Amino acid sequence: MTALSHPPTIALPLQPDDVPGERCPQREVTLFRDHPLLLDSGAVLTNIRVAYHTYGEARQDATLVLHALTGTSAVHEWWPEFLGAGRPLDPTTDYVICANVLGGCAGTTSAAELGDIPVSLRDMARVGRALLEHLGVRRVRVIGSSMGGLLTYAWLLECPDLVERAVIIGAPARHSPWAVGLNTAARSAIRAAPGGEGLKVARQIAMLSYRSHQSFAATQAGQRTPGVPAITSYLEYQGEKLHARFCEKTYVTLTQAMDTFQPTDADLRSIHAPVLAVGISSDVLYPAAEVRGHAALLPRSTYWELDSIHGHDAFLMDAGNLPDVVRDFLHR
Ligand SMILES: CC(=O)SCCNC(=O)CCNC(=O)[C@H](O)C(C)(C)COP(=O)(O)OP(=O)(O)OC[C@H]1O[C@@H](n2cnc3c(N)ncnc32)[C@H](O)[C@@H]1OP(=O)(O)O
Ligand SMILES: N[C@@H](CCO)C(=O)O
Repeated sequence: MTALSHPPTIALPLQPDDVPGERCPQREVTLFRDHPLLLDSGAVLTNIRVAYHTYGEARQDATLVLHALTGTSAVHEWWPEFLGAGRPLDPTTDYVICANVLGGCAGTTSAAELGDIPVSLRDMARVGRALLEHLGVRRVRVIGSSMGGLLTYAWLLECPDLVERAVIIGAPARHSPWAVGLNTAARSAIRAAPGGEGLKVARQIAMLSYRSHQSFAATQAGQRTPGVPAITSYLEYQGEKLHARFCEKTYVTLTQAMDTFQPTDADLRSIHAPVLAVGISSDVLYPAAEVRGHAALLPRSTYWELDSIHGHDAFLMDAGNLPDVVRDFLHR
């Protein structure tokens, strides 16, 4: 019989908890100081830093927002149609929380700090649970879009005792070969050209999956610079923009976390919280039929479809009636 050896605990360096003084401050707290976190990979971590935003007065019940791949906890910057008085995330009546994910590059312990330790979506949910405990929150309504939607499924499976109801926007329960393939090509670009150029190409590949044929026909026909197709300069610009605000190690870590999250149909049938799943009519990354099909496996799901020509990113740029539909479901 072989003896099980315990992996060494990796103590990340402690940093002071930080509460800056701006209007929507990003806060930081160090969790798992005394009790380490066992990751799905078998690695054991202490001193995990979590950077997060809150909106509204602290309460024991809250709404937890889970951000997309390159999003951040600053919901007020990327989802203004959803945050505000009378909107689905209403700080005048609700306590709204959003945390930057483990392995990201926006303040929470980053992929660069983790070295080669992989992170799973369930690990991210476990870190989120610890943050809720720190904030004194006992029940949450969860809303996530894109990667945040996959992460919402992870929360429903990992923390069923905490989740009262959930909204999943533009996300399946698990990645298809198509979605894994797109991420594989993006990671190959990063590995082939480390140091930034690969990340720019990864973003170009991803942008083609975030929009649609019709969207680009409407917005990127012709040329902006003589002799250069508009779509070419557009993709190059989007690559530069991501390079300026993101980190290639995080891109690899988070896309791997998404690709390896593969709950079974039986897992999905075990989810008992009410769920609103939202498909996007022109989404080529996560086709609406796939979003609908996975949601149909949940015992208590409702499906709604956002009609937009703008593809996957429509939840960020062409939300239509979605805020009303989400508000009615979250606060039913
Ligand atoms: C507001 C923030 O800070 S968001 C930061 C955090 N991000 C998130 O949380 C979510 C992820 N965000 C995203 O994926 C994106 O920001 C989206 C989907 C919300 C919107 O993307 P955007 O790049 O702002 O919009 P869009 O695709 O229309 O591109 C517009 C930009 O491309 C430029 N552009 C448009 N067409 C072309 C072209 N043919 N050639 C060159 N540049 C072009 C525009 O001038 C504009 O430039 P700007 O960003 O400097 O103003
Ligand atoms: N465009 C969004 C959604 C991607 O899933 C992002 O960059 O995070």
